[in-house]
Amino acid sequence: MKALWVLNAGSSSLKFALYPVEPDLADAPALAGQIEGIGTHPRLHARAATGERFESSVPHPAGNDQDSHHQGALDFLLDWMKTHTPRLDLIGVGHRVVHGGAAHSAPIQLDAALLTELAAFEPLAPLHQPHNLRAIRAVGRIMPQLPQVACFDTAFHRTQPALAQRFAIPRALHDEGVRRYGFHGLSYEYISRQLSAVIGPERAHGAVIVAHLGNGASMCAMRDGKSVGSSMGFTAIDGLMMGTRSGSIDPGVLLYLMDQKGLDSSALTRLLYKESGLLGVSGISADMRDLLASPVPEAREAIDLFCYRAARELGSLAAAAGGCDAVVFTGGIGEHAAAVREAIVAHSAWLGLNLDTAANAKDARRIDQADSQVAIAVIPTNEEWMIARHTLDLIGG
Ligand SMILES: Nc1ncnc2c1ncn2[C@@H]1O[C@H](COP(=O)(O)OP(=O)(O)O)[C@@H](O)[C@H]1O
Ligand SMILES: CC(=O)OP(=O)(O)O
Ligand SMILES: [Mg+2]
Repeated sequence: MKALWVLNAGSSSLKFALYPVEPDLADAPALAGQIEGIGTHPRLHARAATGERFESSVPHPAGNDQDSHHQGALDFLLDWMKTHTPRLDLIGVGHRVVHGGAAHSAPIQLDAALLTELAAFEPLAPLHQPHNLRAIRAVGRIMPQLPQVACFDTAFHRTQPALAQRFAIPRALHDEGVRRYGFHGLSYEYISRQLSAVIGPERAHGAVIVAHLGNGASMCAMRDGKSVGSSMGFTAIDGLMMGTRSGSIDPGVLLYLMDQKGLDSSALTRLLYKESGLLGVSGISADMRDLLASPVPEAREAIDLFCYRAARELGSLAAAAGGCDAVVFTGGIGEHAAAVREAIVAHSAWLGLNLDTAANAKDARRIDQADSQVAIAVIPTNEEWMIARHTLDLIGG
């Protein structure tokens, strides 16, 4: 079987999918899964198109640092793939690479020079970029002849107007790259391609706000299916409250923590990326499912703040899009947490959103009332398929 392999390396997970390409790219993968819990209790789960399920613990690496944990998971996965897909004719590997900087507005085939260029963005996406590049190098070592393609989270946002990409800081900093990039672009691109079918072509060409609410969460304002604004900026901390990330925060808080509390950059990084968000406010968990099931008031407050912040951002992005013809929910929370969607829509009633609560409770595709001025939809995202599509388009069948 001719196939493409997709790797999406995150902060604590390594997702993978195998897409048959005979004759063209299949809609569904032949095999897909992930190693979760990297750094704590790594386990591999996978599911084949035949229905067969796989589960395996991943041995702990020799070293105890983040790098060793991620390298260990990757080595295990590459070995596992070799034994579970022996008769495979791999024609290429597509990777999610979170940061492509200002220059890359499209996917690109990898080579040594590009890897060096992309390594310069590691400090801008410390939870993602180093792991993305490690996966590329590891595949390159084992299968040096195999074409590899980088698909950037930032690329979809390069259509944004110049103002949407600028901070109000001295020009020289903008010129050296301190600007708004935006992320989750592969997810938004996938959603953009589904819009017509779900909300109709007229609205799909209008002003659409897409909320990607997962462990990392952001929103994108689209006009004619293209990004015109995003809640995430220079890094993937900005904007919405997330599982463990703060989202937007008064920069004065950071100055206060540095000057008065003596926090240095690594302490601030830990605070803002790993100890804030749903976890920090609830004191219980970063996982929305745990919080929805908890009777503790702090869990309730964390969910309320998540929804309030999302609604504030939605209003801001409606201004960027010049209106709001449709709102689309996606990502683990956006696709499955009806109570969260309901609260965000309730805060946004002033924009003309009117929820069909019965459809919402069922995670239906369309969840707006017939008389709602604004269409409201739930569309499952598929970053892996989008990566496979780009990879095949670049390397050819
Ligand atoms: N049935 C569900 N109800 C509520 N939240 C859910 C449900 N399923 C998943 N989630 C939430 O989705 C989030 C993970 O989203 P996901 O998009 O899978 O994350 P990642 O960014 O790691 O890809 C978690 O907060 C999880 O609790
Ligand atoms: C960019 C980002 O936040 O990605 P994720 O949701 O995978 O953490
Ligand atoms: Mg994600």
